[in-house]
Amino acid sequence: MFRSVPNSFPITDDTTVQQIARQRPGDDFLSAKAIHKSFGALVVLDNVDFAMGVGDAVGIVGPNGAGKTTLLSVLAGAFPPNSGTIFLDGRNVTALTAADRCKSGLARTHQVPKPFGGMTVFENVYVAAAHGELVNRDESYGRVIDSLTLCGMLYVANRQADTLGLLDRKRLELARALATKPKLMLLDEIGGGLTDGEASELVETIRELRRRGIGIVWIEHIVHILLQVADRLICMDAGRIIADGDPKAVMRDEQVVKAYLGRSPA
Ligand SMILES: Nc1ncnc2c1ncn2[C@@H]1O[C@H](COP(=O)(O)OP(=O)(O)OP(=O)(O)O)[C@@H](O)[C@H]1O
Repeated sequence: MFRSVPNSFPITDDTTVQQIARQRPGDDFLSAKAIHKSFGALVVLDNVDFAMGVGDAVGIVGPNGAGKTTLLSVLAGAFPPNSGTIFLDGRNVTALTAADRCKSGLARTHQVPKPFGGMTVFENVYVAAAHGELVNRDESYGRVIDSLTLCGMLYVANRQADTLGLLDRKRLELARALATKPKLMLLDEIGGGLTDGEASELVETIRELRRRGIGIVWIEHIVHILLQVADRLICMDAGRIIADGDPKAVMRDEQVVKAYLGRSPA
């Protein structure tokens, strides 16, 4: 059983964003403790702690190279951390593969969509449905239809994936992740490369995911789009979380303005 986690926290002048994050109550659906990740001599994640409740919507921002995608990859199980522990739904999953974590309700989309190009949209989503939580064929089929409908892709279900434009490729990423019946989706720059109008369409889909109770962790450079969904914002810089809390407060945070926006606060 999970306790719900409040969506926002009051900010007072003398309370820092970091302090608010430490006060966050509730049981965690996903938590990572003391995560360290290096590529050779390059330290990319430096003692990162992260936790969220089921149904939360967490945005992640930060300058290029801050370690955002690496954090998502470590959470998803794409590769292991050098040290640290990851818990999913109360279970230590640090040594589990991405496929096993997916079966426990954790799905991930990639910055650059990677569909099976020679397969149709339907087939791509079916493969995902069949590889998520164990299901029979009829249920997988139903999930594919539901995912394609929600992501506005039913009309291109029989198109070969490598003929799709960027927006449809992004939608297909979402549909494939959704078909695994996730409790939590990790989205990596799903709005990247899209026009504002196209990104807004995706926002509507992501909002529907939230209405279904699916938790969201979303890395995005298009901040105003992200803020339409996120009720908590994290800013990373140089492998560390430098601010975590109410989105508006995080965007005003002195360290964030300096690191992410490249100037001192007004
Ligand atoms: N597989 C890898 N091997 C070596 N270095 C890597 C690898 N993956 C990432 N890096 C390096 O780790 C650092 C952090 O990369 P990461 O992609 O996590 O940053 P990011 O915050 O997501 O950046 P962006 O916003 O540009 O996507 C960068 O310096 C990157 O070059």
